[in-house]
Amino acid sequence: MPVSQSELTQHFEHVLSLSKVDETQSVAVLKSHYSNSFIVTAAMEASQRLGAKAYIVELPAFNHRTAMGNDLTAYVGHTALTGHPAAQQALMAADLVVDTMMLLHSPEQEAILKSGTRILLAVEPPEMLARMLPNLEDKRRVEAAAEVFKSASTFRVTSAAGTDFTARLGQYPVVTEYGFADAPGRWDHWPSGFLFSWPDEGSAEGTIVVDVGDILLPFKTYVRDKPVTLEIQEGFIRQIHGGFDAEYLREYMAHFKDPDVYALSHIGWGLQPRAQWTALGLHDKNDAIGMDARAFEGNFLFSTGPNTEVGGPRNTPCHMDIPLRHCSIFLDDAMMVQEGRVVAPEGSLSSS
Ligand SMILES: O=c1ccc(O)c[nH]1
Ligand SMILES: [Fe+2]
Repeated sequence: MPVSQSELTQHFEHVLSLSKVDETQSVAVLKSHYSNSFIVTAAMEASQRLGAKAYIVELPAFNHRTAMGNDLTAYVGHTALTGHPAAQQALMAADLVVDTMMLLHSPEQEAILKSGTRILLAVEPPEMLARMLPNLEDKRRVEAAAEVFKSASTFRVTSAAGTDFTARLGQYPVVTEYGFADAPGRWDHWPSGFLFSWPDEGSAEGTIVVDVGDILLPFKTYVRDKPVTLEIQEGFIRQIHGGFDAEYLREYMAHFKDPDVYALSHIGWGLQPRAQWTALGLHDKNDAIGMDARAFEGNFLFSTGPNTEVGGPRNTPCHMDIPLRHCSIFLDDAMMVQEGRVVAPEGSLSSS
């Protein structure tokens, strides 16, 4: 459903206020020609309503000849900011950057965050921003789960479809996403509501079965043909087999001619009750990057490729996000999700 400029601006005022924007702050809205103009206007208006000094940094779009499709998460790491220190300085000068063009998984984003600048990514259509408007309850629940995640040393996932995956934890931090950037150096994404970490290098092992109904991003397809089975050893996908969807995934990843594309990237689970598994099927591919799929409560979200977000060595541009339903997730021996239903910790359960 369409969302009016006035409603969107009010939502931005709510989220920027949660992001600690006030008269002491400066806000840079990062945009390009493909940014949603309603979002750019709402971010600028809301910042000024909150008394902040607002400005726009516009960058020419960045294209790479290997990149296919328009999804902003499909080709990551190299952005319009790569090799552009002047623009990076202009963004680091702000207290908060509202990113409407996607810097995620780029070394430049990490450099901006290290300077203490906060970044809030907002690229989804206004309908999704409105439906998954964040609140302090989201933050409390995600942080309750992160407390347990941070102290765990093993991550295990099983499913009736045949998934049996383990990874050691501890080398990389736990990343929380609850929809607003409220602390110095914090990156967040509106909409979101999930958490993840990365497997210790070389520790991811086992089988992941992407079953019928599970989602392949950025393809924005639900697996419908036969399940896709991934065999994982020492941190990398070694085999991809199944039916058409498996062949498509093999072909797509091979296109990048980069062995790092087969590395496991972030692993975690969804905690957003206002995100829906079905939502992706109601949008055209170019409408959105599909945050409902990444955030729906009780999913097991794993991904492939880069680990630059946590200072890791892999900056490969091919990034798959693959959320699964009906999985059970264990931290050490404690079950967090039981066949797609969040069961622990108590503080992370939603009332819906
Ligand atoms: O919010 C996001 C979006 C994409 C991604 O890969 C991680 N988190
Ligand atoms: Fe991802």
